[in-house]
Amino acid sequence: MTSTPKKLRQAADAYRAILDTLEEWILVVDQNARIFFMNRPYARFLGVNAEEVKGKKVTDVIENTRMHLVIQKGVAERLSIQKIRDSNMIASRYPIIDQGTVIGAVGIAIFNDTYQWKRINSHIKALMAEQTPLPQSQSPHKDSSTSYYRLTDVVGESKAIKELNQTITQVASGDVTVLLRGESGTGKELYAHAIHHLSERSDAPFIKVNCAAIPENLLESELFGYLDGAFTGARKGGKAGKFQLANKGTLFLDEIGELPLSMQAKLLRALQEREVEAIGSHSPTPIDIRLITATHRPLEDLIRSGEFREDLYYRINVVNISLPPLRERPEDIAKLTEHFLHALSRRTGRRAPKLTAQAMTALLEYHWPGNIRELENVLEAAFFTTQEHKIPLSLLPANVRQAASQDEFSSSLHTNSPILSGTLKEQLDRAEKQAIKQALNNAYGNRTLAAKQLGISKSTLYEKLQKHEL
Ligand SMILES: Nc1ncnc2c1ncn2[C@@H]1O[C@H](COP(=O)(O)OP(=O)(O)OP(=O)(O)O)[C@@H](O)[C@H]1O
Repeated sequence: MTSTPKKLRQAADAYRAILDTLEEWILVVDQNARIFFMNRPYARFLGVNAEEVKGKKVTDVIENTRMHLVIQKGVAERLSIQKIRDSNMIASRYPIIDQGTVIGAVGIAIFNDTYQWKRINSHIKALMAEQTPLPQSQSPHKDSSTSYYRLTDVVGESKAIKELNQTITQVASGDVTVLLRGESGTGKELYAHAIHHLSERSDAPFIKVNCAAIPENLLESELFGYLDGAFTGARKGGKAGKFQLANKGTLFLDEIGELPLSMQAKLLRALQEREVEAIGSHSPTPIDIRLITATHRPLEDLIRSGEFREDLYYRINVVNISLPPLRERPEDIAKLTEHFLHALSRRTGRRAPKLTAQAMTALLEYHWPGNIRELENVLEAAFFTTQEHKIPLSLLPANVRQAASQDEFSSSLHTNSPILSGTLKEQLDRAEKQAIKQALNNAYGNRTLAAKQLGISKSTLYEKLQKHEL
């Protein structure tokens, strides 16, 4: 025996090992449509032995196969759906042609089921958004029927945000109903947009309704619309409701906890029946929407106090995602600050300022009850009140400064405090700085008042603010 068969066997083994490593299912048949090769992942899924099926007719082993047809016709079929063991796989099949003759066919299942296809679709969209961010002029374009935020607009590198982004990408496809929970300003709306953008519905409308902002007597017509002449004062020609506007797309009900009980019953009916009835109409219209809701109030408490229906709660609480408050991820504050200051710079054409070390410390120590929106507002106010390229502590609101000074003060009570150490001049300097900060806090940032309280002139106060970088 020469060594060739051994070499061939080794080569065949190597190829088999490679093909068995792939997650995609691979099948090769000969010109008689008998199985020549099946990789192990495919065999595992079918519950057969890859070696034992060799030589069997493909039609006897695989339901709904089209491999024999590809051999007959000699034409490739790309990305077609094949139902197999209750899964819809997406497969491509190619004839193997040798010198003009079909000698077999190779099939590859690109996606093993439609769910996998949808998940990969969301994943690819997220990757593409990273590669091709919206031009600044377009981001965000606040049109009422499109989603203007993407996952790439989320700033933050904390573990909590990374995990959250992963969850969002996973749930985006597949139409699952999502309930976003989190304190005010934590980004619930931003994430609702991101889910829509990553879903298969991204080309259809994204419609937002703030349940807290619409008076109770208008809610029904806002949500379900009305027909011409449905009531006195109704607009001629009628009006489409948000449900109808969101058809084929996503309906985002913000502040769902604020929905009055009477509307909760109607909403539940619409969700259960998958149809809505405009006011004045007697024939319901079918609707096809993906529902995302958000709340900053614990719905469980509202159920206990009789303000929220338990059956509606179960209907909307399919996947529940909690957004972490900003104080639990202070490591994101610096990045968010930089992001907002750059956004302001782009908006105004002015160079983005930086914060002094004290101002940054105050941002890090503050508790942010209004979360990211509050941070955004604080920075915007500071940005527009100075032309300097450094934002000092004194330009931050009193409550934010207070957090920093309280912290500094409490730490000064400890024995190894820097305030009570060093030369007399250094200690006096620090005490002076502390007194000025306190006076500014008491005067809510008003420098004239603070100077008066300290018994010094305004110009002396300015000198000292500069000296202490406040
Ligand atoms: N991770 C983030 N990165 C960048 N910007 C963010 C982030 N999270 C929120 N924002 C911004 O903060 C502001 C508030 O976010 P959003 O409106 O989504 O919060 P919310 O939880 O829906 O608030 P509310 O409950 O008050 O409606 C928006 O301007 C949004 O763009």
